[in-house]
Amino acid sequence: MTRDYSHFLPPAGDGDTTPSARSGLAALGWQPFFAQQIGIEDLTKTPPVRVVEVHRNGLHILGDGVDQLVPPGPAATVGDWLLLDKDQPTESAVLHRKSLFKRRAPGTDRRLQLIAANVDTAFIVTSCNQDFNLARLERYVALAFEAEVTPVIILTKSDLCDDPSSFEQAASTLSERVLALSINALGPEPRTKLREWCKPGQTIAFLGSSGVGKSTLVNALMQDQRVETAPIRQEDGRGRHTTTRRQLYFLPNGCAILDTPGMREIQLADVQKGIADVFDDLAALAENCRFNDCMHQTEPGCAIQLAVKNGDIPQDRLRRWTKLVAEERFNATSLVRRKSEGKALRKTIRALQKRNQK
Ligand SMILES: Nc1nc2c(ncn2[C@@H]2O[C@H](COP(=O)(O)OP(=O)(O)OP(=O)(O)O)[C@@H](O)[C@H]2O)c(=O)[nH]1
Ligand SMILES: [Zn+2]
Repeated sequence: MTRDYSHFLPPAGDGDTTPSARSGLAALGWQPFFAQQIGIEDLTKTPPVRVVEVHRNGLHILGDGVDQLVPPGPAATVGDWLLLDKDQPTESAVLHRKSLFKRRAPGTDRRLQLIAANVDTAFIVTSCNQDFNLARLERYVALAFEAEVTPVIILTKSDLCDDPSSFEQAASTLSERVLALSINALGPEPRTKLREWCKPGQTIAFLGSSGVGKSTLVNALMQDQRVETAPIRQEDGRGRHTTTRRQLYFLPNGCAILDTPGMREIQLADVQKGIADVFDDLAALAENCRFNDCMHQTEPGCAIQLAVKNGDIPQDRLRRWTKLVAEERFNATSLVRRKSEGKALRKTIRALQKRNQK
């Protein structure tokens, strides 16, 4: 069966336009979604600018003829669009976001931290080797769905593997809505295989464990310019690796890459919707369970257990779902409750897993 992947791709745009032919804003990732939020007069009075870097002492913004630092004030993160208030920059309004990665701060108050805004595509990177782990991929995909970002699974090191298609196949069982493709990140493949998502005006991000090839992919996309040649640098002139934590930089063709280590630390807090999206087949089945509060364990009339029994749903998949849901609930609870629930949760997960294994 040939799958139709066209709906995975971003809308066809002016992909062949060279950066120089695009207006300053378009080259920064300005899209109709943002344009429709403002009036013509706003464009001159409060010009749109994009946050390309978050510093301790403010936000580095770029716009049409704008390149400056806004002191801390706007509740914004890298990737955000602001309407720049020239007189009082700290009062600049933040435009509604197309997407947002966020996480709960570690520590006692567990505040919500904004990680990255307005990413169009999240490349979830793993390799055709022992790094491949469906449960981990599911987490990343749930995070992307929650953030309203399109996930694409990239399986690197296809050149070191006898049968990359088996990895592709395994990854595509994860969700009907996610495309998985294997790639040799060292060769020319990144530029051809990822082209659809890396068009000018698009913003992409890479997620995945250490060593899976994220930097290699970025460098392949950068062509001759290394990552270090990113146009935005701090005054001390050192490269991004030593000085910055969250940064948006641009491929030669004008596609923006959002690079933030914070993404790797995102936990599964507040991602009910994302999990439901990854497991939408199970959620749909659950509608047919006899009891509204069915836990899909031993209840009579459980549609999910029936599907597992009939071989329609792999037992493993049900187990991963149960675990993710439990973990998400756990992360979403307050710290005070967390402490007492920690033990109980581990017990519950163990009990559920045991039962599911039967
Ligand atoms: N043969 C082969 N090697 C690869 C491929 N992708 C990455 N590598 C190698 O794997 C190693 C790790 O790649 P990186 O790009 O540094 O991995 P990363 O995900 O950026 O790792 P962190 O920076 O630690 O997060 C490097 O030695 C790469 O050359 C691939 O597709 N094929
Ligand atoms: Zn059930």
